[in-house]
Amino acid sequence: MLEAYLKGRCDIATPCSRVDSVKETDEVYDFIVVGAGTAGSIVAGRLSEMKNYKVLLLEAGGPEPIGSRPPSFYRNFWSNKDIDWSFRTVPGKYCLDQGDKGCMWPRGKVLGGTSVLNGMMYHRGHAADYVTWGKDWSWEKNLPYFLKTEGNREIGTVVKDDYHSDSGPLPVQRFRYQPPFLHDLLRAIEEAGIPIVDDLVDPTTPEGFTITQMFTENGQRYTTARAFLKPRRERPNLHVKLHAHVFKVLIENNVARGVQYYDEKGQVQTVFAAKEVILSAGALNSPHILFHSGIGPRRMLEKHGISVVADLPVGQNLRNHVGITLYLTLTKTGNREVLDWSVLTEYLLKRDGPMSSTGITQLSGQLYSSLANKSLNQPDLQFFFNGFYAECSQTGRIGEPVGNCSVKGINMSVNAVALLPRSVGYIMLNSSDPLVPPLFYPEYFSHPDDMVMVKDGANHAHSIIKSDVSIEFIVPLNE
Ligand SMILES: Cc1cc2nc3c(=O)[nH]c(=O)nc-3n(C[C@H](O)[C@H](O)[C@H](O)COP(=O)(O)OP(=O)(O)OC[C@H]3O[C@@H](n4cnc5c(N)ncnc54)[C@H](O)[C@@H]3O)c2cc1C
Repeated sequence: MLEAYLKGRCDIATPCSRVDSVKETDEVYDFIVVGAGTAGSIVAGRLSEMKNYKVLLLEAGGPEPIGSRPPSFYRNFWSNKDIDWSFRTVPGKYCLDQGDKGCMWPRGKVLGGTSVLNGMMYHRGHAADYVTWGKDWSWEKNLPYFLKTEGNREIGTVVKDDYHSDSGPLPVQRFRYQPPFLHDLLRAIEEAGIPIVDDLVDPTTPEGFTITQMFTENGQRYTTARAFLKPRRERPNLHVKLHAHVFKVLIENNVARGVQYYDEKGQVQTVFAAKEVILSAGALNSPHILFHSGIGPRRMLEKHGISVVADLPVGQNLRNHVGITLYLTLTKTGNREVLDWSVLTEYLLKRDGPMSSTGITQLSGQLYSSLANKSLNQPDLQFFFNGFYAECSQTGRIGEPVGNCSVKGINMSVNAVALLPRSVGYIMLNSSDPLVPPLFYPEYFSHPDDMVMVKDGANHAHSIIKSDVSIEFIVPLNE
């Protein structure tokens, strides 16, 4: 029903500026970009600026759903197989709150990719994160490109212009609406002795908590597809093909010559690249395509009957931000708005109110664990909060978690996450059928340092929820 209301708003539904899918692809393009996600939308959009290049962008998913525009619905599409690849890891000792199904790893299968269902926070890596990437990928070399993408609306008010730009196509700013409880949380953080800062992107203030700037404009999510493809959708040299599941890069004499994909009818199509094939199918799917192209560990490929083109350790350096979640119940807060007609009306008329934000998730922080090297200015812990979402929950109450609903008050949670995990997992082929997802082995906590970092993170989170300010609102931890 909500979607029907949203469809009637031109700036949300954008009926005249949708990115159309071509019916059939041509035989040859200069560049073929695989995956129209966060990265692929930018790469294809930028390449098409050169009029003499013919660019094809292939995406396994369909168009961006209108319902993904209100920021408060950001979790609503997780596990929806039309939009999310709905990956799960191989079950292990961790993610026990998710039963024996393994850990949930949402990944966008849609134009815009994971920028359609992520938390929208505008983050960059810290300068020190790039040191191990080699000199061509240093933070200084990346900075001009960060600036080229960013359209910051709050330079001079929230952030300084030293590391920000206002001229890029991707709008960046804080949400218009913050639940009043978010300011109570900020007071609790301050009382715990943790700095409150304006800008965690500024490498000179790496530590602290802030109300994060977001990819948002006019109360809506702004995906990279919207920023980089929509304005270029009428260029004759850019073709976008949706529902195109790429399964193989064609390689001849060690050169990528083209790709093969299944179209919407399940037919195999072949398309060639005169210059380059660019794989931007995400950290989990790009290795899978390489496996089926004959690039990966020899033994695994041969086991599945795939001819080996290059014996390489693809999929062998799988790292993920592992963390812990503390669940809490708020008993006293006056913030008990529900997703009701007045909240919807406020959004439809003004693009403001609880639907225009992600509740307390817009608050985030970075701190050092006992293992961090402070002289590098490289915090290794990040903190997120969950709650106060005006979303379609069971009861409509803001802040209701996906799981059981509390009868005592409003549920919220705090996550402490290790940003520089040492545990290394791997991705393995599960079948010779490219439509069968691979197996993900995250190997969480196989390195003992990760447990130290996560425990330090839990202690920081505890210091916030034990503050006098918090105790006013929060009853003790759920079992
Ligand atoms: C729940 C969640 C919350 C997050 N929150 C934030 C945040 O607040 N801020 C932030 O900066 N980052 C956040 N991230 C991380 C960020 O979203 C990702 O790092 C980023 O989107 C990855 O971009 P990508 O282009 O590599 O992959 P994706 O954006 O996932 O794009 C890959 C694209 O390739 C397509 N594709 C895959 N396989 C094929 C195939 N075989 N054929 C054709 N197409 C294919 C996919 O459908 C998808 O569209 C979050 C991530 C998650 C999962």
